[in-house]
Amino acid sequence: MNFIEYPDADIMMMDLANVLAEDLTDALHSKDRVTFAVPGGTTPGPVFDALSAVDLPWDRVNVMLTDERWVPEDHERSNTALVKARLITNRALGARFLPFYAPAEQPEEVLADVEAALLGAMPVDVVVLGMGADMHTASLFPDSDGLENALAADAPVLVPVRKPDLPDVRITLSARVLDSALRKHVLIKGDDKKAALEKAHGLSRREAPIKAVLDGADVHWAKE
Ligand SMILES: O=C1O[C@H](COP(=O)(O)O)[C@@H](O)[C@H](O)[C@H]1O
Repeated sequence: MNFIEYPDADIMMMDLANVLAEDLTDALHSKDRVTFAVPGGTTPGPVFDALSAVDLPWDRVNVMLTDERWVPEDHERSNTALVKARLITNRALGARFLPFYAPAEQPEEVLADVEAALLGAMPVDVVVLGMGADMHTASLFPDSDGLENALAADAPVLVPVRKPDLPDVRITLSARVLDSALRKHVLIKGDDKKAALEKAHGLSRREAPIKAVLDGADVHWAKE
């Protein structure tokens, strides 16, 4: 893991957008289409804004989330809504979005079809991950139902995850898929997340799922 500290979050977001543009450009030199996986949540919006303004051959880029809440796109907690509003817009409008959510009460009802639509977009070339202060990344939550399956060496591409204190069922790329991305970036902000990352080093992947993706990752951090 390579820890990069920035003077402030604005600089971090701009710098990371530039790095991602370079990573995507590099990947596009050797492949017709590349796959870019991005987090939802409250942190990555400014990176999406900056990256969507970059002139890239976006029509050759697949965009998918690292994880999604099992809610339709017009729901306030939809990660898809964030990505469509802030990343797949402006110059990036031509990127192809690969959804994890499909209309069904529970993910298991449609999982096989959703996963089949992703297989041609594997492996992930470039991934950005977030992390919560509880050391979860994507929707790999400590003590969640589904975590064991999501951490397995032979895990499927997508795994449903449930936890009593989460308002929605989650669907997440498995640790195997996230960790095997060619370029990995973790984007975090604040002292609480820095402390959580330090704590994670002494814990197991079950206790601190972020550990499952840290090998070879660049961790981008700003205090505020
Ligand atoms: O639930 C989620 O949380 C993480 C971290 O989100 P943040 O709001 O603390 O930045 C995020 O990376 C993940 O995609 C999201 O679904």
